[in-house]
Amino acid sequence: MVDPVLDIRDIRKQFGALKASDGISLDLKQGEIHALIGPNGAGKSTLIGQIAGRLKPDSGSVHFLGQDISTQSTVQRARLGLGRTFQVSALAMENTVLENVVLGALGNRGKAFGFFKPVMHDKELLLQARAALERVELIDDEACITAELSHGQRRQLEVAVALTMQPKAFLMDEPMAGMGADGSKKLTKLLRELSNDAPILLVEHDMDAVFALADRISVLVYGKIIATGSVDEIRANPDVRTAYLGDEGGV
Ligand SMILES: Nc1ncnc2c1ncn2[C@@H]1O[C@H](COP(=O)(O)OP(=O)(O)OP(=O)(O)O)[C@@H](O)[C@H]1O
Repeated sequence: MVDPVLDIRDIRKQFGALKASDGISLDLKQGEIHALIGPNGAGKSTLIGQIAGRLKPDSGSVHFLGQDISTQSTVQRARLGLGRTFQVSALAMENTVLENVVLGALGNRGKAFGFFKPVMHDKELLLQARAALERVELIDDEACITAELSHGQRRQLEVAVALTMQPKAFLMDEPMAGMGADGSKKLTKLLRELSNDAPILLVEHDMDAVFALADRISVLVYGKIIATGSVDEIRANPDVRTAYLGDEGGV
């Protein structure tokens, strides 16, 4: 087992004069949820984009399971087991829940759609898809059209799709966004369970979720990590309180 699973070293990315990533180093260890927090515009999405391969850093490297993946494409990274989730738009809204998971699993295998063997009759794919739906508690809704799911259920479905890729690490960009209190609670529980399968790098604005879930928190401000530590350490850190959490004693 390689630890850290993900190792980001001195990532730099500038947009014109703006240093969106100003020498960021962080890692993700087996079994943990590492939350990345910071004010709007701090550079969180830019960093996730560079880890996932959607954006090319100006310099620095990304190592995944001991391998330098800095020059690999998003698809190559996903195939190695870097699971990016909560791209709700990636779901096919007119398809059923089960079809979405089967298509996800199929995409991961890198197979073309079979003309003569309809994929929805592929026993192995169906087994894999149903196991994933079971995990996210959507198995009773497998025949539902995705467009009819609630926002929270779509998030669960995204997780199921990600699970079929057998990820070795998850990148999650604001999973709690748009969720009500009940949905957040359910998703929090699910993410905790998922972290046993693969560690999670979690970008999240919902501080209740972050404090409930994170084993470690890194705080990003103006493209730089100003602190990394446990929930208690981050809550007590005076720089973090001033720069981000607001020093009002209520954190
Ligand atoms: N393609 C781009 N071109 C120019 N500037 C960009 C580009 N992408 C991001 N930026 C700028 O880089 C900075 C970091 O943006 P980013 O979206 O990474 O922040 P963030 O921490 O994810 O913010 P939020 O919490 O609001 O999602 C911002 O000032 C943003 O305006």
